[in-house]
Amino acid sequence: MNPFPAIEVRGVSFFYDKTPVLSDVSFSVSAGDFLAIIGPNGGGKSTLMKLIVGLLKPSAGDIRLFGEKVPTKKISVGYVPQNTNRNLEFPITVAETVATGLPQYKPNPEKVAQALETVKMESFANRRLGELSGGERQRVLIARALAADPQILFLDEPSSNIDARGQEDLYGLLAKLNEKMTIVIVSHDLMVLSNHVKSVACVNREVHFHSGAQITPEMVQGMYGCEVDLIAHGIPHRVLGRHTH
Ligand SMILES: Nc1ncnc2c1ncn2[C@@H]1O[C@H](COP(=O)(O)OP(=O)(O)OP(=O)(O)O)[C@@H](O)[C@H]1O
Repeated sequence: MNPFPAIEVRGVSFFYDKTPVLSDVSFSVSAGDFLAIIGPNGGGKSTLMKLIVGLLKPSAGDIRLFGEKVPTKKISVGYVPQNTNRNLEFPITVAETVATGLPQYKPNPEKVAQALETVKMESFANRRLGELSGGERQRVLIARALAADPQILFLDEPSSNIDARGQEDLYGLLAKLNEKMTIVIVSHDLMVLSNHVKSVACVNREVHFHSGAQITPEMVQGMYGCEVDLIAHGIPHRVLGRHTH
């Protein structure tokens, strides 16, 4: 077993041009964790995720995945980006979409079929991606990320455009995947998240990491500057805080 944390972020700062987005961020995530990155619009959540997967380079500091400095080819990472509604006119099938996630694009129809089966989309293999609903497309994009056998799966706002039932299905799928891999998810969906995740990182220029966390009113207040009514759905319902204004 790898003795290193799945993710280690040390003293990371990031600027877009001269605009500071993240300042001196440090935290680590254990293997097998299910981390939610939450925070207000523009707080730096997507930027943090792009830094961790190696799509952006920190202005300062150091990021490691299982002890390997990012970007690294030694650790297999799955990334499901935000905004998956682009290029829907492009005539690509579901199976072809998933195949683009295979390592070095080496053809592997069994792996594609297996990934589609995992997300329960095998019967859609020959359909065009553009014909699918938002929730179905989201599953295909998760299958695409799974085709690389990732050790860590990153998802940026996977439940936007998905109805309540679809969200429950999605989180059920992620819980199952979490038995085998570390999961990191960016979401605004505090209520759904609080039933599923194991730790929470609140991002608003700085990052506050809470291990084994429930999403508490204090965390939300510290992050958004106002208290909100948080109700964690599921059984039993948990009322986590009250609005004061
Ligand atoms: N490519 C870019 N060039 C310049 N500034 C950017 C770029 N991408 C994001 N930003 C800025 O960086 C800040 C953080 O953006 P980021 O997308 O990380 O926030 P976020 O927390 O994911 O927001 P949201 O919840 O709205 O998706 C924002 O102020 C945004 O305008």
